[in-house]
Amino acid sequence: MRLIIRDDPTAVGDYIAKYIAKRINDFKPTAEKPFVLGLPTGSSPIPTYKALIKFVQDGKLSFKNVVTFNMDEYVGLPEDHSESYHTFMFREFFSHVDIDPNNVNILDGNAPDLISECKKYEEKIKSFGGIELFLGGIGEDGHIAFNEPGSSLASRTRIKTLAYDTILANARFFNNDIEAVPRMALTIGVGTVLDSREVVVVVTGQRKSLALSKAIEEGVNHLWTLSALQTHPWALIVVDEDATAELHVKTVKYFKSIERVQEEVEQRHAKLKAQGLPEGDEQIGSME
Ligand SMILES: N[C@@H]1[C@@H](O)[C@H](O)[C@@H](COP(=O)(O)O)O[C@@H]1O
Repeated sequence: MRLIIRDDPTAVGDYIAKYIAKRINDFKPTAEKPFVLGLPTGSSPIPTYKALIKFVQDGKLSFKNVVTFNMDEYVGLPEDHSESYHTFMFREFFSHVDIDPNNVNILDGNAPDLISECKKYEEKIKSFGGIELFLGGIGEDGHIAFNEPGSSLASRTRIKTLAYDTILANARFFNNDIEAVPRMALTIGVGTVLDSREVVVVVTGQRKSLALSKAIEEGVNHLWTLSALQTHPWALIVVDEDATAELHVKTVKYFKSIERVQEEVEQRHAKLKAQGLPEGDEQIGSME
């Protein structure tokens, strides 16, 4: 696992957007072989979405051959409600890029048969050959998607009852009216995230700092579901300085030093490429 630390949420968003844009462009997606991208909601990914939109507007990136799968959706909230994740995704991202709406997949929290909706979602992901890169966010209790504490680390897409902490945290989007926050959601599972070839997680703000330390400094634990990422072969967490508040100084120093060495390796790699010498592994330094 790699941890990248940037000064603030804007710098975190710029880093992740650049990273994702490079992955999509290097993949050279086509209609027959689209890039399959997993996406989150929440305030944390907004700077990333803004930076990705800018890339598209500047002609540096296209979502024409990108298929997306969102992480989760509330149960019972009308799709056109201002706080549904459908509305969020089109408002904050999809309406501003050149994605084909037919390539957008978001769980239907109003499906007549929620269990079959979840099953179909997993099958659809499989039909595209799995997810290439899953971008995720976390809750203050360390949940990834809506995989609340105690979720099975092998879980798949399913109905989940929300933790009281999450209901409280999300009340800010419902005029601080706790009663208005849905009690249930459909969410991809921890196992679904782990099946993706690459996982990138955004963690910003001091209120996420305990979850971050639990997820990366302690063992794999179902009470902090993000910690399952420790078992993933290609995981990257991008955080701001505020989110590091609960980390040990030596942890922060360690990951900063890794990033410096990584840059040196990449520069050497670029130099060899420019000289036409063998570069070795294409993914050099990207996988941990
Ligand atoms: N289900 C979503 C999560 O996928 C998201 O990561 C989290 C964080 O939201 P924010 O980024 O606003 O803190 O919110 C909800 O709980």
